[in-house]
Amino acid sequence: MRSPRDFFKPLALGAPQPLADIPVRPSRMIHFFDPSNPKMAEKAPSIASRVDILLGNMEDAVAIDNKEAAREGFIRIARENDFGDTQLWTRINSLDSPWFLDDIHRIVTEVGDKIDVIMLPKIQGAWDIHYADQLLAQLEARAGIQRPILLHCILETALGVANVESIANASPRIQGMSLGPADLAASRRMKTTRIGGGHPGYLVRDDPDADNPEAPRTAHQQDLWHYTIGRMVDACVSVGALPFYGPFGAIDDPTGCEDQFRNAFLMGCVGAWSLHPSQIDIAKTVFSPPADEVLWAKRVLEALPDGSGAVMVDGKMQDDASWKQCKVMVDLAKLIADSDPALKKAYGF
Ligand SMILES: CCC(=O)SCCNC(=O)CCNC(=O)[C@H](O)C(C)(C)COP(=O)(O)OP(=O)(O)OC[C@H]1O[C@@H](n2cnc3c(N)ncnc32)[C@H](O)[C@@H]1OP(=O)(O)O
Ligand SMILES: O=CC(=O)O
Ligand SMILES: [Mg+2]
Repeated sequence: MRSPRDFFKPLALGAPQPLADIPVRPSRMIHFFDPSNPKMAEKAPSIASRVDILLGNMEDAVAIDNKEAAREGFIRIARENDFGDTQLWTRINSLDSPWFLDDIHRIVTEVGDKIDVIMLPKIQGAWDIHYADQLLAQLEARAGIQRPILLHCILETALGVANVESIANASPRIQGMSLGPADLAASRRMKTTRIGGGHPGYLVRDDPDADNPEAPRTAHQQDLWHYTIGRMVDACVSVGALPFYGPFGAIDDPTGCEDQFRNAFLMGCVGAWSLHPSQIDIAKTVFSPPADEVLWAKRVLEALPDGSGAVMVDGKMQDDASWKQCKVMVDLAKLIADSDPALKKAYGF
């Protein structure tokens, strides 16, 4: 393990100083597009104006024959556009793929000053991060980049989940993680064929009625992803990084998508991936705190001005701990209100 004294020192001469704190910016959706697809590439600037994070994807969902076109397309889009407050990310190919080295080298040296975060797929353990961390420092130094590029890991292998805490602690570059339910299901040999979401077979059924054993019994579908999201949230938050839910593949099921996103939001995730323009507003709705909850949280903060003691608000006891919960809600609302006038009004700021 690296000495704690060295943790925030650059890993290459001339590389920028690592950040002590991960920047917290509106991050309700990471919108994926394929830069090798001319229609999607053309829409990038208009989509950027609707999303918190725009991500040019090079990995899965980009056909092998289009890998180089995706890389070139992304570099061109990054060079030609200034997306203002919208973060620009890329998901490069995995460390063991034939494209990784060119992806990271070309992107960092040619448009490294335009991107905020590189998403790394199929991260298995801290050793993957140590490799990418050092390589990035060398490339940043070569390109004269002033601001460190951050890393976002996809949690999508059984080994990655087993090592989630050490991955989170591996580098000050760790900006956050996303759950990758599709690759994770395959890696774990789960018997599902869906991308995220629930499964009608994963359920708990009420006991039989003792007086009427033949009566129909209600079954309750369970959340397949609860355990992994819980581990990911704790691993991320314990190092000041941000957890995200990943993809929901049923574009034709906005209700299921909203439910999956909301479970993640309630458990502590800050955002989710949007794969199709129709999922952008779902993420925006779910990951912006509801106005009634924000108004309530503001009342609790007002009732305990210094955040200590115990009082009743509308029949409910409030103390230091519920004050902190309310502060989380109000701080998020303020962050989002800064860039959303309609929500600013609804939140009463
Ligand atoms: C599961 C594991 C993972 O790794 S998930 C992450 C990787 N997957 C992706 O990035 C998928 C990204 N999305 C897509 O490729 C497409 O949305 C898919 C799902 C194939 C659907 O495309 P398509 O059949 O064209 O949809 P559509 O006809 O409803 O599209 C309407 C117009 O919108 C466009 N569009 C579509 N998706 C995006 C997008 N992600 N970003 C920007 N624009 C998008 C389409 O090109 C289409 O445009 P137009 O109206 O024809 O001009
Ligand atoms: O990359 C995402 C996944 O679900 O796999
Ligand atoms: Mg994946």
